[in-house]
This record gives sequence, structure tokens and C-alpha cells, in this order.
Amino acid sequence: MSVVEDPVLLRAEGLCVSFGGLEVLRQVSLEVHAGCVLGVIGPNGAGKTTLFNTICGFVRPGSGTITFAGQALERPRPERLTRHGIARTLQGLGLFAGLTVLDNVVAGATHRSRTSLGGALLGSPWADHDERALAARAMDVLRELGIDGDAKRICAGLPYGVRKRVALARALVSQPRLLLLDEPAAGLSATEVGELADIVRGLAPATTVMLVEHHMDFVMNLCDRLVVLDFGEVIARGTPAQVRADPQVQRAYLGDPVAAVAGEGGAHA
Ligand SMILES: Nc1ncnc2c1ncn2[C@@H]1O[C@H](COP(=O)(O)OP(=O)(O)OP(=O)(O)O)[C@@H](O)[C@H]1O
Repeated sequence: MSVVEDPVLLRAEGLCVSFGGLEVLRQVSLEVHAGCVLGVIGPNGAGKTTLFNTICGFVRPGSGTITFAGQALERPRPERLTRHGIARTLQGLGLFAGLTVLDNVVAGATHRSRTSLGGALLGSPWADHDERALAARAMDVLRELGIDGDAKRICAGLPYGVRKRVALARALVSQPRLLLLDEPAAGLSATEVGELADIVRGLAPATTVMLVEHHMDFVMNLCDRLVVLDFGEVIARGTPAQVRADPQVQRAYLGDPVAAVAGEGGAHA
């Protein structure tokens, strides 16, 4: 008998988060289907990054549950996320400025190494083998992202668009099942945004993507489904076309360019 796998890779149910008296997430529920690109949008302060932080275990919800690949993610430890099959990029990139591009990317995959710290210090044969395998894998990812020529360069001083790709490579090298991208298009030129969309579309089908983003053209063209947050609540969900036509979404963006939600060329909501 074949086992039918749940098409929902990540499910959040009834997430509530408060900081002091401020309710930042209120009963947020969503599903991320395997192999899809889900975009989370909403005005500034809507709770998007807090939602990511909750999934990653940086923020503990007051109530609610998160299930990943059918297993409850109870108190996920951020440093263990890649072991679960989840990787994340940060708004602030979080690269080691003084390290090379390659070393930054290898740092994202060290959980896959079989070498213990003791083994590495004692020069176990696994240590060399693992290091070479990780470097080869990291080079493959850099090649896929078109920045293998920068592998030996120190990150500091590289153009912002290249450093953004390094951050993406560092997340991808752990071969995550779920990739969380926090404002991946922010600060990129129009050309770079288009290239990024191609990269995300071209990811292995086994990679599911959840992204937070303000760049509406990018979101509307790339995402399979959207969830819209406003003041910590889900106010709409559906395909980009459904969300774009939703009057509540348009109202939420009043004060920001409504045209941006309507996909009429505004770059940022
Ligand atoms: N650690 C924290 N302590 C207190 N308040 C916080 C904390 N983190 C976020 N907040 C507040 O929670 C609200 C939601 O913030 P969050 O960063 O999740 O929103 P966002 O939708 O990602 O916004 P943006 O689009 O501007 O990045 C904001 O009012 C913010 O000031």
C-alpha cells in the first residue's frame, strides 16, 4: 500500500504572539503546500517578520501550533532548524564580513558534516572528507546562483546584490525542504529582482518557499499563493489575482500606493 504524503509541508494554526501589551500575531493560521511559493505580504508592522521568527523558534507564541512535515515543531531551536529541513535568509543578510564567500556558504551546511568537534581537532579522516564534500556542494550552489567566480573573495566590499546571493546560497546549501526568505528583493535593482525571480522559480521542485516581501511586482509574478497580514491578522489569502482584487487588502494598503497592490508598476508597498 502506498503512503500518500500530506501535501501541506508547514501548517500554522491559531498563532498568537504578544510583546508586552502589544498583540503582534492574532490567531494566524496558514498552510504552505509542498513545492509551492507562498508569499506573506502586508503593510509595515503587520507581523510578517514575527511570523517567520515564530516558525524559526526565535519567538515563542503565546498559543497556537506549528506542524512541519507532519511533525509538531514544538519549541524549535533556531540552531537546529537546518536539521529539520528549514533554512532562512535574514533581512540584514547576517554574513561574516571578513570571511570569503565560500566560507560563508560552507557555514550554512555544517550540520550535514559527520565530523564531531573532537574528530576535527584530532584530524579524523572524516574531517577532511566532509570538508571537501561541503566545499564541493557549496561551489555547486554558488555556480547555480552565478557567483562561483566570487568564491574566494572576502564578503565585505562585494556589491549588495552579490552579498544577497551569498546569503541565499548559504541557506540553499543545507538543501532545505522549506526555504524562508525575508525580503529577498529589498535593495536589488530591477534587473536583479528579475534574476532573483528566475532563481527562485528554478529551485529544485523539492524546495518549498515561503517569503515575506514588499516588492509587489516580484510577489505577484512569482508566488503561487499569498497570505495577507494586517495588524497581526490574516485578512486575505489566495492566488495573487484573488488577493489583488480583494477590497480589504486594498483598504489595508491605503496610505501606501494602492497601485502597488494592483500590480501597476509601483515597486514597493
Ligand atoms: N522583539 C520585539 N519587541 C517588541 N515589539 C516588537 C518586537 N518585534 C516586533 N515588534 C513589533 O511588532 C510589530 C510587528 O513587527 P514585524 O517586524 O513582525 O512586522 P513586519 O510586518 O515584518 O514589518 P516590516 O514590513 O516593517 O518589516 C511592530 O509593531 C513591531 O514594532
